[in-house]
Amino acid sequence: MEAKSSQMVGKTNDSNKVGVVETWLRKHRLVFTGATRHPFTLSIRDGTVDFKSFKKWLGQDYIFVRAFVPFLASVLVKASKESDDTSDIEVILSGMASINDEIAWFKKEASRFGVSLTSVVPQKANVDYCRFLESLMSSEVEYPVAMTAFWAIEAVYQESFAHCLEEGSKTPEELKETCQRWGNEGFGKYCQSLQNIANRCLEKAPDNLVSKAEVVFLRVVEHEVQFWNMSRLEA
Ligand SMILES: Cc1ncc(CO)c(N)n1
Repeated sequence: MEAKSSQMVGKTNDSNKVGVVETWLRKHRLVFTGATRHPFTLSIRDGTVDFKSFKKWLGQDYIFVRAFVPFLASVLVKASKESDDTSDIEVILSGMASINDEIAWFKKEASRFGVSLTSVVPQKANVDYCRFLESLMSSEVEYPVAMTAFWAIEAVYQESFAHCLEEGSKTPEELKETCQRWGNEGFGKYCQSLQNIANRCLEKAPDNLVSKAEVVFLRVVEHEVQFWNMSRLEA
């Protein structure tokens, strides 16, 4: 049993249909967990979160989400040119629709928590992350690579916030809506669709592109950790 499972790790696209993304998640499990079980979201889950930290995250994330819109648009353009499956466009479009909702939600939530979105100054980690997004918008970045980033960005939030809603979590009532936004079942299915698209594209991609996408995945995870770190008040 032991030998068999370790054998499987080395295989990518075998008959068990283990996707490329799953092999990365196994290989980089600890790194990924660093982003999805970060002290900030764990503090939401255990109810010890400082609301000042939450407000700081809220203001910064609004800026990030606005920068995420043109990135999504760039993925949509790549899909329309490079994808062999028309349903990709529909999944990306549903992501754009949810971002539209998200922007309205940020405004509502910010006013509820007394955060002025117009006066938020983007912190270094945010600027760096937005710059990284911008680099991925270039037409020279291939669709499978951009799709990998898109999936990873959404997956970190989905896993982080779903954990705050699991049985036994002590998430404060005021923050449950935030956790629901990314931790709900529908968002989970959407992330799974993104992962399926990424897997399909990567299966057909040459090795050098797969390696490039793996590096992009790791960079997303690093940026996400830095982003959560911003919620620290001394930062
Ligand atoms: C930093 C960051 N990563 C991912 C998401 C998910 O959309 C978000 N809103 N913000």
